[in-house]
Amino acid sequence: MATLSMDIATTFFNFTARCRRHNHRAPPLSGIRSAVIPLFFKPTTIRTQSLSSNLPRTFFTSSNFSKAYRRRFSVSATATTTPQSEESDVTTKIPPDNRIPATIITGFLGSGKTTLLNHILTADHGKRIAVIENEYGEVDIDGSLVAAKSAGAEDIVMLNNGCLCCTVRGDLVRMIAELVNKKKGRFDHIVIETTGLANPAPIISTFYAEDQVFNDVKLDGVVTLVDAKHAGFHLDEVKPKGVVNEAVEQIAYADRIIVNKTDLVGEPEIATLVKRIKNINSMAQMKRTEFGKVDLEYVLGIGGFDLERIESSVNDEEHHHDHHSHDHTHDPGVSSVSIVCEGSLDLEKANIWLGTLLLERSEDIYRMKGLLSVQGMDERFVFQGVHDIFQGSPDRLWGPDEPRVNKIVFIGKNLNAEELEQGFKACLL
Ligand SMILES: Nc1nc2c(ncn2[C@@H]2O[C@H](COP(=O)(O)OP(=O)(O)OP(=O)(O)O)[C@@H](O)[C@H]2O)c(=O)[nH]1
Repeated sequence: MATLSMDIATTFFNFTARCRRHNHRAPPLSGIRSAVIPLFFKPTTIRTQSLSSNLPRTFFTSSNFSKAYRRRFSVSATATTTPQSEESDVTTKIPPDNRIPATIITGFLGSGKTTLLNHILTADHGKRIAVIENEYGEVDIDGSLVAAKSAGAEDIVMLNNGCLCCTVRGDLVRMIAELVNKKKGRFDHIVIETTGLANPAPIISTFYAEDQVFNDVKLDGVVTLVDAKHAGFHLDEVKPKGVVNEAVEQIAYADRIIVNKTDLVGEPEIATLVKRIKNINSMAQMKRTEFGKVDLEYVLGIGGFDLERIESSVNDEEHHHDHHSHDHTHDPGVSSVSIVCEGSLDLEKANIWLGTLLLERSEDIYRMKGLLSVQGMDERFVFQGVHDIFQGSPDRLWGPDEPRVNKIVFIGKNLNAEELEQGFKACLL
């Protein structure tokens, strides 16, 4: 533990020392960015053959995608070599991210995924949608989707020889690549319906780990259907050690939650379920529905992994936070912890704290989002992460009279709210 912190600190100090040697006045914003981010990573993250060294796969801006993409393997090196001039123009206008958005629809068996998908496909939204449907063990396209196909889906492809999160992940990559290669320009959005038993994590990581996907497609959001009648039972299910509870996981990774089948239960049951869901994931927006009838904007165009939209999700969380206490402080299960705190962070301390946290706990930290005030940095620093995948970037300038309030939300397993808050507060100046 001590050695680890030292390593991180040493890397940081080396970087700043180099800045000085190269006659940089204050470290440029971009330098700060380079210094902050690589240190947050666990050096054993998702890697591909294109990585020649031990670098984690990192991302530095969301909207400046092409640029970020070009240099995403070089920035760790940047932190230990001369800062590059390319890095100095982060405040210039950045090109939009034109990759095709993809939405993952998940939810337990029978929760209403296909019903929602049909609703999406038959609604009048003008979007051309390609569908990837993963029906475990089924041979043909879900009967109910055939009508939807004639009604508007650009393409429906089936993955039916296994579960998307396990055996057919390679198939998903190939299928997305094929869609993009053969039909690019003929659809605007990809919707992926997972099996009811899928764990979203490996599917999410596919969007970052596989170049064939990452180059052309961006993850727009995870939509989770929850069966108002049966969810409680599945959430309660105690699994053998080491086996995840899919119902919990599906809620934990969601950007949008749809509590469906509300016609089958009374208000008290729904209220209890909603409370439980918020305790697991306080960041996601939630709606109650019958037969998956939601506005399409609620499920498409979410930007759940976009750094530009971090603010709205942390603010949503804060709103929830006002209404429930940290009674789950020592909850051994999956829960959300949020930290809202005014002040500016000492960059070095923040590096060590977050870097160490991710090195030690990235398996348990399912998702996190944050908006930080860093000492010496005129912009707000926004970040989001899924386990050891991390994206961060300065965004807009702090307003002259704007209170510098830091906001972080963690969703994960065995989170200790007090410990996290103390760790964070110790990084404040
Ligand atoms: N009463 C009621 N039934 C619903 C509602 N939404 C869906 N259903 C029905 O519930 C059943 C399961 O819905 P699906 O959409 O197939 O659920 P799914 O999540 O795709 O199911 P799997 O593919 O088996 O995981 C179907 O018979 C639907 O018509 C609802 O809000 N209320």
